[in-house]
Amino acid sequence: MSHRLLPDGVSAQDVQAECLNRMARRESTGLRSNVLGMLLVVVVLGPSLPTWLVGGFVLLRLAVLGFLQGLTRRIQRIGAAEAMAQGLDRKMVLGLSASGLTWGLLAWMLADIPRWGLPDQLMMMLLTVTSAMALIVTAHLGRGMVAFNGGLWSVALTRFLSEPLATSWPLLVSLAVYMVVLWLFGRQLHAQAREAVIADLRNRHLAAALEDSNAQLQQALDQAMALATKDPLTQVLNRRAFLERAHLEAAAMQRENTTASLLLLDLDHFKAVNDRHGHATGDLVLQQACASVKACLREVDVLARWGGEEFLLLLPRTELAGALQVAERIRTSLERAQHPDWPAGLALTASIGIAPWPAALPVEQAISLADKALYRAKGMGRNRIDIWP
Ligand SMILES: Nc1nc2c(ncn2[C@@H]2O[C@H](COP(=O)(O)OP(=O)(O)OP(=O)(O)O)[C@@H](O)[C@H]2O)c(=O)[nH]1
Repeated sequence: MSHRLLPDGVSAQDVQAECLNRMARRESTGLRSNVLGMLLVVVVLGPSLPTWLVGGFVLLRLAVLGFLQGLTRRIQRIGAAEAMAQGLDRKMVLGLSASGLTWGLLAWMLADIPRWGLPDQLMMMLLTVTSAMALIVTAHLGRGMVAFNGGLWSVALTRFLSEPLATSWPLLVSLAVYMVVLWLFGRQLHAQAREAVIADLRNRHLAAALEDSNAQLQQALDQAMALATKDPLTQVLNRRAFLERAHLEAAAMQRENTTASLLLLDLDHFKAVNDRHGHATGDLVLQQACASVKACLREVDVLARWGGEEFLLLLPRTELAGALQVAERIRTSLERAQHPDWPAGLALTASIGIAPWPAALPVEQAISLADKALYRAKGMGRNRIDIWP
């Protein structure tokens, strides 16, 4: 089984660790039934066997149980992979073999109660039931299965071999046959348990890979969306996104029966900035000028880069008087703008054209009116505001 090819993303160590993990989980849930079983032993065997024998057995069983419980808690606390690295799986096998041995001893004690008769048959019955149940509990740990059954049946073997062969041979033969059946059944159970673990690990791996590729896809989608809607230099909306937004705004304006204003802003003599200080500085100035403009706006206002050094602003629910105030705020803020990383002597001003935008007017026409106002502002000497008409 262990030589079978494992699916992608699942290593043999992962499988072993998960098997140990499940074995530990199963073992830890058996505590209550084990304690109940011991109580039963005390009640049933107490009156028939010497107290020291019953007491000794209970102590022995408690010691084995304590060992196994401590071990499973530790495995669950530090994780199965670390537990394997610390060799706790070998200790688990050891504990299981001790546990099998105690069950074997119990069977021997039961068989020796004189008034119950049928000594060996009773013993065999208890052993077969115990070993079959143990296979189910230890199905994930192949060596654990062998260890438990080894401990369990070694007691029976010792007993039968100590009797004359002439009387014990039928039991020895049936024991040998049962061992073979047990072996085959155990192998099958172990293979099934391991298959289930591999399938779970593969699913876990696939789910993680899927989550990963989903995250990558989402990231690519976000990037594509940003590329499609934002100007890469200033990170404000591009032309296309502005027009889309303006059409949405027009619908809202119609519903609410309000008017907006459009501002077209153009930095003055920007060519000179590039020529004097270089294109890289020009880019930096553009970014910072854009940030200064943005700082003068409300959340609901829309800012877009309309061309090289030209920006378009949409102020929803704003009449011309309000638009003029905003434009003046922007103009003075740019005029006063000084950034530590700008070269000395760099002065920045902007001209702004304003046009009213009633809902009934197509946005393209309102933009062209703002453009006309801007043209007039430029013509009148720049660093000023003009309102259309
Ligand atoms: N650094 C940089 N410069 C840009 C960018 N886009 C446009 N420009 C420059 O902006 C300048 C615009 O120059 P013009 O259209 O002549 O206008 P201007 O010099 O600003 O003069 P007026 O608008 O008439 O005041 C050109 O030199 C463009 O190269 C950009 O993304 N980065």
